[in-house]
Amino acid sequence: MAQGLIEVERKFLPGPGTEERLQELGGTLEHRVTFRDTYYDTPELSLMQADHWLRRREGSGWELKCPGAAGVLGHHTEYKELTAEPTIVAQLCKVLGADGLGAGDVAAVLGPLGLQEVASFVTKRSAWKLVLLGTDEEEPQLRVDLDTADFGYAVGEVEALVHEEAEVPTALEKIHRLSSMLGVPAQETAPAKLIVYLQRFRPQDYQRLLEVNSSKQRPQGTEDPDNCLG
Ligand SMILES: Cc1ncc(C[n+]2csc(CCOP(=O)(O)OP(=O)(O)OP(=O)(O)O)c2C)c(N)n1
Ligand SMILES: [Mg+2]
Repeated sequence: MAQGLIEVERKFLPGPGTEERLQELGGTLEHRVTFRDTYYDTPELSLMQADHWLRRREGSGWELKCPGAAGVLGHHTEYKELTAEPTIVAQLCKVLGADGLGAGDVAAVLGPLGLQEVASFVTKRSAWKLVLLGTDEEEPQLRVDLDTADFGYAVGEVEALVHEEAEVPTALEKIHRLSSMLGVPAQETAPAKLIVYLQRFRPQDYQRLLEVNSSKQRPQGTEDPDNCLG
């Protein structure tokens, strides 16, 4: 994703007919891809507790998701994704309250910042793009990713990338419209792969995140504690 774009997305649980439905709606399969994500954090999960998500993605490099204006809001999330290593290092130092580490490689600051691997899994993804009928723009506005993680969890996401906050409401409207056309129940949310990974394989870390999350205001529609971390 290009630096500085805002990623607005909504996750859902895909069914056996989801790909067929995407084709009926005029969606095109861009590619199928397999990649490994490895997430890093401090032993106390300081980044995740601050809603920052650092990973190395096979084939793409380092990525840091930081909350956008809304962060997690109701059934959707809004994140900025940083991919330039000096920008990632600067943001990590800011969030973790560290000074004087320069602006070099992410790998070089992992040790000094106390960051270590907390999760690693492989995802098989089919990536679709779709132009919603009834909209003027020529550009494909929406992407749908259908993911299956190697630990047996499948999740989909409808996503739009926008340049500024002012574009978010329109993007959201499109996301909700397409979700509904895909048959996603209005109230449905689905947890992120990483959250399900932590729940299954690092239950104490998962519990720690839940506690932090429930002490913050819980967004509308996420009353189920299993869902509140997305
Ligand atoms: C409802 C909700 N959603 C997400 C979060 C935050 N969150 C949890 S794990 C997490 C990091 C992983 O993000 P995700 O979109 O699941 O990754 P993926 O789809 O593999 O990568 P992409 O190719 O889309 O960049 C976030 C931001 C939250 N707290 N609540
Ligand atoms: Mg995503």
